[in-house]
Amino acid sequence: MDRGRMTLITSRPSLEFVETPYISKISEKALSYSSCGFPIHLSGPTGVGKTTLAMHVAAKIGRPVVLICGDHEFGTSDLVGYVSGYRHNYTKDNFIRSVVKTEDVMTSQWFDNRLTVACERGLTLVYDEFTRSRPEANNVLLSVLESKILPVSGRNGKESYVRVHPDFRAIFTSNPEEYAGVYKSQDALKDRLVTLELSSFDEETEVAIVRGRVDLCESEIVRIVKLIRTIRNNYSDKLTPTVRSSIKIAKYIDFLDKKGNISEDRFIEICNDTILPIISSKKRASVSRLIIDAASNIEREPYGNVENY
Ligand SMILES: Nc1ncnc2c1ncn2[C@@H]1O[C@H](COP(=O)(O)OP(=O)(O)OP(=O)(O)O)[C@@H](O)[C@H]1O
Repeated sequence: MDRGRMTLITSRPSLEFVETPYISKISEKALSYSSCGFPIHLSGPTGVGKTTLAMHVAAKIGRPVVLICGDHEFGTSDLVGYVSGYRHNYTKDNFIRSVVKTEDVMTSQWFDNRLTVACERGLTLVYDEFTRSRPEANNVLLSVLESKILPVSGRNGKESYVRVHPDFRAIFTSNPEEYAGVYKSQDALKDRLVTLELSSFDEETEVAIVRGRVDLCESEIVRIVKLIRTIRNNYSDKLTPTVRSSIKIAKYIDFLDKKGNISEDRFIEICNDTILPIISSKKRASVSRLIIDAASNIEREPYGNVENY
């Protein structure tokens, strides 16, 4: 984001958002905790829908949203604000010729950053992947969440405080601590949050998410999702490949042929390109076999001009 400019998001529930019983249950719980005034924390591995759910809950809260994405370079000023320059005011008054009056004033220009704006105006803060910021940068959240006071040093050239607006809400997301580029969050911050742990979607939800993105026939979508889920459950310790892989494969097949009538070889090639790079080298042979099996089990309509692809 440009220093000195800020975009607030007027969030509306997305039409693409899929609500299956699994999603409704967790989204209602999150909304309920948030409505009660608790800061909520959606935690879980990559691709389990944390950010999407955070934005959905924020939209349901109905206030404008301030989005912050965690960054290891952040300091307190990236959340709270900073002195963005100085204004120099020089006045020379020579109205009476024999008297010259001058005034030279230098004032600092303060820029409120996103946390300050959200706290002061009672907006909803979505702090995505907050553990990608160093814990020191996030320390300021402790008093915001506990005492409802945000210390702002340097505003108007002095130490001051912002009283947190009663409508202020906060939604955090994070990946597990063992992920690359993620800091261990301070216990004091975690202790202030209501953490909801997200895991892989159930099959119904995953199929519904893919269905919402492509125009493929249902059996093709189910086949792709089942393949991805089998690999995830048996050949990965990080819950990958995620639903993103199902979406990518389905979208590309949709792009090539709306009916999914691509050749077995083509299907294998697309799956290999999408899945194998995220599988450890020890397990690639087994995953390749699964992909070949999935391709050969396809119940297809008679091929059209498959050779064209
Ligand atoms: N309820 C939903 N409805 C529709 N699409 C969804 C839903 N939940 C997740 N998705 C889709 O699934 C994919 C992964 O979701 P999302 O980016 O929210 O996951 P994440 O847990 O935040 O991942 P990461 O940790 O990698 O940022 C995205 O393509 C997203 O659009």
